[in-house]
Amino acid sequence: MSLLRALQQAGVLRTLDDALANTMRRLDPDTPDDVLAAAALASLAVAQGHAGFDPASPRQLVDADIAWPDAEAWRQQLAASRFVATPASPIDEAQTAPLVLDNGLLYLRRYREYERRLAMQLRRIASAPNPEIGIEPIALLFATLFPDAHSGDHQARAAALALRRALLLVTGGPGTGKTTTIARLLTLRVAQASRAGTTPPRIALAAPTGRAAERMAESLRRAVAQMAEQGIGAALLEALPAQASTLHRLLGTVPDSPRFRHNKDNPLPFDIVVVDEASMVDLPLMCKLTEAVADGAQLVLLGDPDQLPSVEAGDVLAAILGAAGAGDALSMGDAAALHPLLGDVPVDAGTNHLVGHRVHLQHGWRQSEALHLAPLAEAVRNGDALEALSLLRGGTLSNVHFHEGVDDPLQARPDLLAHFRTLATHTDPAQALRQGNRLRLLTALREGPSGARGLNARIEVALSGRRIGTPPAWFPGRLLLITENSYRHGLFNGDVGICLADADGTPLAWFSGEGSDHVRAFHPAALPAHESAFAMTVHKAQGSEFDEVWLQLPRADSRVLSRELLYTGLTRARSALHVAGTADVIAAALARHAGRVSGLGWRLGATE
Ligand SMILES: Nc1ncnc2c1ncn2[C@@H]1O[C@H](COP(=O)(O)OP(=O)(O)OP(=O)(O)O)[C@@H](O)[C@H]1O
Repeated sequence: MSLLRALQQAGVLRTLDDALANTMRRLDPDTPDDVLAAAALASLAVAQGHAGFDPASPRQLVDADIAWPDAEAWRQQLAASRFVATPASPIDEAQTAPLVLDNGLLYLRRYREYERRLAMQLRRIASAPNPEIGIEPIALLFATLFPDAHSGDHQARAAALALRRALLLVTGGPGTGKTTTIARLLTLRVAQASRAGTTPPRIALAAPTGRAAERMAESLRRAVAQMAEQGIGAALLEALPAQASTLHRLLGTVPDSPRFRHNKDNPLPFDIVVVDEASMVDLPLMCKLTEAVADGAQLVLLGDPDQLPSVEAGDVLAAILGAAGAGDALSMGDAAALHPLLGDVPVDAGTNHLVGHRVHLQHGWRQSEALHLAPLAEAVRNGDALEALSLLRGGTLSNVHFHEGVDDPLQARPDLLAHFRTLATHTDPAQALRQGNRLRLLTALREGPSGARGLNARIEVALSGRRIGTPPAWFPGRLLLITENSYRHGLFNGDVGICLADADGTPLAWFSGEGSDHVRAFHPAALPAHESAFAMTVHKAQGSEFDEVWLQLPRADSRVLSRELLYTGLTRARSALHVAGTADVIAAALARHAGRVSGLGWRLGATE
């Protein structure tokens, strides 16, 4: 049987993947079957979050029992096809062909171009000449903000590096002080301008989702308040932004178009662009963002490299970090120039374009708080199932609870429903939204008995009194999750709202706006695609945090489970975490990585 036929019979291809293969066959009936199958797989790869398809590891995409061609022979067949471009170098534009074979990966042309353009933009931003900085005038302020700078404080290193590097990557787990560092780093940049008598830098803060942007702004406000207590001058602090926006809003969406108002020809009017939760940014968006960063402007990416990669094609942050190295050393030039601020620091003489652009923060500052998550997060990140299970079973981590073998949270914890029920009693939508975000049921899967969809359906029935199977509609206290981007509404995939009547009894759906107490009301019938948000998948919860999280794992192992998924799920909890599942499923998840196929790291590392 032909490979394409086998894939069709196994039911793994989507209509779109099939359509691409069929179009190619119609255009040239002599196209070898293996080329058609590879085209369908390149299309499927994007849907599964990969930038391209690797003929050497088709099992990454397809579980079915299929006799796969030899990878090298397959690649040769692809290279010989008129539908496949084979650019001579990683930064050459591909000739017009629907597919591109580059570095052994087969790409849909558009995604290879996104990768190429992104690599070029990152290099452009990173290679901006080092500004002639006056370190002396800000040395005192630096020492006040970072008293431990000379003892290897990585936060200090990141802030100092921001005085030299136009592209800066600040990474670390939750609570390692990424936002605190940014607040201080921006204060230094403002002080620098002020001491030099120039206008303060124009600063933009952004994140991939509305919720992540709100959290970023909240953390920044907190950090600014701390600096005020430390006696940092109000004039400096007032120059820092108090709000953050979504990346879509920052770039300026154009109705019914994937393009943005700000792009290469109309760059963002900012000198510093800081992007939080960078692990969630997918390849097309990161490409468009970097293209819109003006020449000479600074781009600071913050993120936790151990989190799940973006749902859409990507793993962009991981690839960039791969090219940037471990992040505990500076380049020789930076180490020398910043010596007055930092003292002796490790030096990396690496020649890769991005080495010396990253600082990895390691020290967790939230550990003294109620939830003792760090040892568990560490075990999960390392894929150490024995240690993770022993910590979970030991019950010694404060506010971490293990419900071994439990697969129905609603039965195991009736107070979950009681909490959701109280949401309907609120009259103030801002308060109701805050209360709604206190507790969340997170699931690994969307479908199945322990999936978000089934749990939501049962909660809807319990709360609204409707029969199961009837489509959910408006009822007070219903938490809503937007599932598509609607530029017209200013509502984006992942935004969470709540149904409540206004003072006149009109049924409305409320979402937060810019600013902590600002809410926006929508007519429920006019909302973009949405579903209930009492339970949501870990993927959808990326960028959000909740006081209490119930992380529900499925009864049986699934390809979707990975250590990144568990890590992302459990690090959404602020004060209490419940993990429910079996030891077998946890062990299987921790044995799996959620890595994605990408050529970006290679492209960034390649010399012309
Ligand atoms: N150097 C420091 N000294 C004392 N406390 C600190 C320091 N850095 C951060 N913190 C505190 O640790 C907490 C977490 O900091 P912050 O919000 O900056 O971390 P984050 O990495 O941005 O977290 P998240 O991943 O949740 O966004 C805050 O309460 C902050 O005040």
